[in-house]
Amino acid sequence: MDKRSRIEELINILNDLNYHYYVLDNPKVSDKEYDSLYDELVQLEKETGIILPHSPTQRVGGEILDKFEKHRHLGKLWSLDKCKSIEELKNWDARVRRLINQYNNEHDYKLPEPTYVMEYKFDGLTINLTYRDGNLIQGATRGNGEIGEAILPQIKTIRSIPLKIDYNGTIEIQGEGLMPLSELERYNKSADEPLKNARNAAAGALRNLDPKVTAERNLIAYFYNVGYIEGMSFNTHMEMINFLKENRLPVYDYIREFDNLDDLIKEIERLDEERHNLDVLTDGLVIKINDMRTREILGYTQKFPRWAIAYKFEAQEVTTKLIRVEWNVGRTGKVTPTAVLEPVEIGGATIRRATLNNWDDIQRKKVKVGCRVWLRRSNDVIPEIMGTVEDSCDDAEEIEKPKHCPACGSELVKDGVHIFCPNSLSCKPQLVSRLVHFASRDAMNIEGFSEKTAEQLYEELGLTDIPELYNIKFEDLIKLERFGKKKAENLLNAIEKSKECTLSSFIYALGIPNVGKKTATDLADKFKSLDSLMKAKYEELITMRDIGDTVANSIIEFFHDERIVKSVNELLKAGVNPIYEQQEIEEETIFTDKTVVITGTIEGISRKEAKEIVKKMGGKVTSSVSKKTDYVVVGEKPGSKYDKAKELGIEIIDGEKFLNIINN
Ligand SMILES: NC(=O)c1ccc[n+]([C@@H]2O[C@H](COP(=O)([O-])OP(=O)(O)OC[C@H]3O[C@@H](n4cnc5c(N)ncnc54)[C@H](O)[C@@H]3O)[C@@H](O)[C@H]2O)c1
Ligand SMILES: [Zn+2]
Repeated sequence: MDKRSRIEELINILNDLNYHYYVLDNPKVSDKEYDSLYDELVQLEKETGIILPHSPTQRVGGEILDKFEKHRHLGKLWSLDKCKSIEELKNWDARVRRLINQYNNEHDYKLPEPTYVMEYKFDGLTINLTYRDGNLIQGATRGNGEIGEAILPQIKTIRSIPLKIDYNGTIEIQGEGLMPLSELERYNKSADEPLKNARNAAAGALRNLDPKVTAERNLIAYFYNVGYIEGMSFNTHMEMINFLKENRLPVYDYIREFDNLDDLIKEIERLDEERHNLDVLTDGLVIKINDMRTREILGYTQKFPRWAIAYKFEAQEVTTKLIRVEWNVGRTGKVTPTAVLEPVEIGGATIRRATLNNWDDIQRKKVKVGCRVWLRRSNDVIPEIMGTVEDSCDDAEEIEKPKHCPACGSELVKDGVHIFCPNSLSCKPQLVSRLVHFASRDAMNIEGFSEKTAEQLYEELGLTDIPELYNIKFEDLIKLERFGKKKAENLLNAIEKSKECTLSSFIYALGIPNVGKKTATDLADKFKSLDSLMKAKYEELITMRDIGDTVANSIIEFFHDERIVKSVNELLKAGVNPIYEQQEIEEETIFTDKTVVITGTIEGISRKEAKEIVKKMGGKVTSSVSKKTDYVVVGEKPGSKYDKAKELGIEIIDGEKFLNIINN
């Protein structure tokens, strides 16, 4: 294909993708796929000089929906140039400096040496607010940058947006409407139609004709620009941001000024980590020239300002094909689906498998074998399938709900949303993982006991339950492959040694569903003997601090299972002797189990130290103020977190009081 035809083809493809993304709020491909086609087009246009009028490189955003009134923006809204590497960022900087030098050589007025500001690039829907005489009179989408859709009633559902501000002149303020990730998760737990991603969830909510739908999504917004202002001007970006704060517009807490690019580059690395702790979706950072006069001189291309650039993070969301579903049996007999995927890269890792929580989840997300699916990966979390790509399931096959255990063939039983293999005695994966868990370091700490060992014991020695571990003979072990004299002796010694264990390790080793190490320790502290724990009543359990209904019921059910009681008794008979050891009980402090935000500077102590101290005192330190925050520690020059705390009525601890607390 010649280059011109390819250009035309790319334009058609991209315009169709834009329509699905901007108009329908339901993208057909991931941003990564879109960006690579877009970049190809940019490259070809550069090489050939052919720029067709309907090229997406020549305009901002997409079409406007007729169902809304139109709003002509007083100041244009722009797209952003983007870069994906430090090298590209440096190229942008070099270009900016060249233009500044050129200007300075030709004019008496000299532009200052550039300083930069850096902000997060939140991924939601761009919104533009119009205030006149201090009143919010309009709110609109970006649309094509010049004309947007008027969505004031929808925008008014965002409670942090002030309906009245102090400034009286006509002004337009630009920002991003967002659905917090925690909100998305909460919504998806019970929704018939789960939302696939936070960006489209926010865009879809704001561009819904019914503001009640918008309100249900509990959106938030952050503002970062004055697009038009009557009777006033700003010298720098920071001045403008402070103006927004003074007028009580929600501005995200993190904005930083840099006087050289090297420091800024160091900070990028930190933020690329930090963003995973945020409750909103970010797709990068925005780097802007601080000085407004310089911005005017640098100006704009057709599509974006030359004085700003987006540094894009590695994508967290991609699409790929679902090849098949595997059902696996866990320690408790729970049979869960795992999706086997066409390998795909997200955030620098190649992903081949993802969880699909349970069969109900598969139904709700309408996932079938052969569909393209949306895959999302957040830091440290197993990638999750969010839903299917529209129109990709035509030839797809329904996922069958298994009736029989994939390992032992037993008929499966349903309990709540999960399905279980009831054959806890001789279903291999169940027994193997129970044994491995029982022997693990935090449990009975049987050294040298691997999964392979567990499989051999099951397959070659016919082990059917954990207590039989304690009857294994040297003659049996020595017969096994990989077992020499030394290894057999070591394992037997380790098994023998495990008989002397702490009560908390033993409780943990039993593998009660929903009881982890921490709960096991709490249970040991409360009941002090295995016998009393086994007789525990629901009422006693539920009054414990970190035990809720699910955990309490799990414990009760566990010890009501006759087979389990028999098995525990056999362990005791075999000589296992769990002893309660008094834990060193940490002293309660004002911060114990509380969520704390620290803002501003506190004299004589760094932010980092303050955080460490709060953590040592049992508190959890987070970076943004929400309804879940218990205390906000406020030092000198606090930012918008302070306002937010006051707004939400959260208890505030000033610097002096904080120092008093930690010094006593
Ligand atoms: N998947 C798809 O089918 C598809 C289709 C079209 C576009 N897209 C995605 O959208 C991108 C281009 O879209 P665009 O032009 O809407 O956005 P952009 O990436 O060019 O960025 C401009 C937008 O960033 C937002 N923004 C967030 N924080 C900001 C800050 N601090 N300062 C300034 N702006 C800030 C603003 O709302 C602004 O409108 C593409 O790179 C692609 O990833 C995807
Ligand atoms: Zn089974």
